[in-house]
Amino acid sequence: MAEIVIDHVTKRFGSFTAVSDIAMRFADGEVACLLGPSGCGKTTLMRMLAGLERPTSGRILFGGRDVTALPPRKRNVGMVFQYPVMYPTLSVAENIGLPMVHDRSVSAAEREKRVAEVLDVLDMRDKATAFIEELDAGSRQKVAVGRAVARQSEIVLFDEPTTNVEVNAKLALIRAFKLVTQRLRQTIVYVTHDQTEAMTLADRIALMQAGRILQYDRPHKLYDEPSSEFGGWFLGNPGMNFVPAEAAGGTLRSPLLAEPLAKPASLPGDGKLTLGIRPELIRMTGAPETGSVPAVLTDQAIGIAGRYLTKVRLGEIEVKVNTDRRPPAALGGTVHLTVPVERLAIFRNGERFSP
Ligand SMILES: Nc1ncnc2c1ncn2[C@@H]1O[C@H](COP(=O)(O)OP(=O)(O)OP(=O)(O)O)[C@@H](O)[C@H]1O
Repeated sequence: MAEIVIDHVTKRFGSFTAVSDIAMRFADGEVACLLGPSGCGKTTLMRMLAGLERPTSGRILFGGRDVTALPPRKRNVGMVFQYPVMYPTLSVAENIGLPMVHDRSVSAAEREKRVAEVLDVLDMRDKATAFIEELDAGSRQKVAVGRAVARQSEIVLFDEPTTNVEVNAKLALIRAFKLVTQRLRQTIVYVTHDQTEAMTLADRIALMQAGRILQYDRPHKLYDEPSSEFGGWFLGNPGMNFVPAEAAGGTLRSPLLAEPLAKPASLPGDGKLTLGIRPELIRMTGAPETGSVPAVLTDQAIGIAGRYLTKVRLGEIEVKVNTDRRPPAALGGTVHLTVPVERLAIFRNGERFSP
């Protein structure tokens, strides 16, 4: 069992707080992705898990064992970073088996078995005897992934391992990674700033901003029900639309709504709110429909893979719309927008209200 517990961990560099009082658990056998924009503290948190950086305060526990003061080699974790160290004079199989060579608990036969298994899952059997320098960047990273998982440490840490890999090799690497982790059920923490990668790989995503974890959830939950405006904006391509709204006298009014909505009974107080809606949930028609509001088409639609991405104006407000057919009007023409009210997110001061 190797649950990871981060117990109120803070890391300061001088007066700057890079990681701010993070308290959370990564479940045993799950792939957790740390996702967030540059500078949010992902790498710093990861380096503390690896033992390369000591928390200013707080504790880190692996499977109930307090590892806060232990150096990396005593933590029994596998690691893959952006530029893994490979031994060019050793073969692929030797590189994968290397961390087990000095481990007395692993016999030579067992080591061979594990290396063969990993080569199999990575679909690299035919490369077993090749030297590292004969491989492209993507295959080298596959070897690094294989090396980190083959020793079967309970925890494996990955810090942006696909950064230097070109796009096709990256997909192959992600596929291989997913197969390996499903097979071996290790606890994985994976840092990325690439949301597609996180959505593809993670059992759960920890969304970070400014040294904090804003939300830790299943990928689809994070996408469908972001707990903050930041989450709605950061996830999605493009992100969520935000439209002002006003709560007064038991109703909610917004330029996005043809009729005022009944304010949810549990939403306290009146005043300014923000409504969030994903671009792909908005219906755009040429003629008015029940509940639709008129808007002006302000952008040429960009067609990508059968979807059309465009922008419209609702008075002063710009709204992104992502539909499966071309906009029903020319640039500058009028379209009509209908939103599924049950899918609207309500935010107050950046935080989502959940009934
Ligand atoms: N050794 C250090 N000394 C001072 N500041 C640091 C140090 N390491 C990191 N920081 C700062 O802490 C903040 C978080 O950095 P970190 O590398 O953890 O972010 P990140 O989310 O991994 O970003 P990126 O994706 O760009 O690597 C940044 O503002 C960075 O400048």
